[in-house]
Amino acid sequence: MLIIDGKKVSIDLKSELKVRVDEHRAATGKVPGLTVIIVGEDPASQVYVRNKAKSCKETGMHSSVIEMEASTSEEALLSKIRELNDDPDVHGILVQQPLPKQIDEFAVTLAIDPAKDVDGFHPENLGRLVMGHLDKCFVSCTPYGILELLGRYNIETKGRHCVVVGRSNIVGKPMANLMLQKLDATNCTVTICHSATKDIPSYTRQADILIAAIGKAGFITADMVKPGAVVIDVGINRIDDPSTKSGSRLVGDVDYDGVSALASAMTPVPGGVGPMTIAMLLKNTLQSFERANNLQ
Ligand SMILES: Nc1nc(=O)c2c([nH]1)NC[C@@H]1CN(c3ccc(C(=O)N[C@@H](CCC(=O)O)C(=O)O)cc3)C=[N+]21
Repeated sequence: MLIIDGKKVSIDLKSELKVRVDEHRAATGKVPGLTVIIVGEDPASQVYVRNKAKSCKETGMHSSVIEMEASTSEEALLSKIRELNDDPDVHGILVQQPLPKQIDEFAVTLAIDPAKDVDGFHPENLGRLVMGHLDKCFVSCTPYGILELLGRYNIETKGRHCVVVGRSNIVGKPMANLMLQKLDATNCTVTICHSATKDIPSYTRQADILIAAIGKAGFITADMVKPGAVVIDVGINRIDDPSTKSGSRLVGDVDYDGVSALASAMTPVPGGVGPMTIAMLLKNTLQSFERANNLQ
């Protein structure tokens, strides 16, 4: 079984991005800038935000983190976003989700200038993706990272059956629509399963490429997978494990031990899709900078 090494590919990709950032700095004196807003003190979110800032520095991009209190009003957050929309040194704006319940996540998504929406969550970006205008949009980072992995590992996709389990706006829906497009590393027949699907295993067993984005540890078991399938695990679930130092460990939505015995290729957790999500965020930020400065 081939382990699809997202950690390694993310390191390669970041060094490729760094070359371009260095060229832009030399030519223009400017570098791409990403601003992340985090509202409240969710410890898991703080880890991701720190990882994003670290990766920005590695590639020579500018990064800043704005921390706002858990009690922040929606209007205060929207006004901060408008300020960043107008700041020419900010090329990417990311508002870490989930947000406290007094804030409407969709209102926040709509407030971000689509040209700076490096998460690819704005309906203008998602709509362009659905319509196949990928050169003019930002593709949501997790699906984009999966596409990059399939491409770099030369996984055959054309005409094959891709089954996506999960229908979120940030992973399942953009992922399924991307796999439907007529591109390299896509061009699949696509099925989406979700919480109301009757008999999910009857679909997943037909998948040549199975993408698990459910949010439940070990949901996809060996009996749900066709021998030889390519299995992409989007899940990030922290489970208790008294045998580890921290008392917990990260697992995906796929039962790795069982499924790896029959899959032809698979992404691990950690070290699979997660690091690619961050690398693609940086790629989108560089893209935004290049568009803003007519460098494409
Ligand atoms: N506006 C917004 N955009 C996001 O892209 C976004 C978000 N909100 N909220 C939270 C989720 C989650 N997410 C992850 C990114 C990287 C890893 C990652 O690098 N994971 C490492 C392990 C990290 C660890 O050890 O905790 C891995 O899988 O190897 C995980 C999760 C981005 N998200």
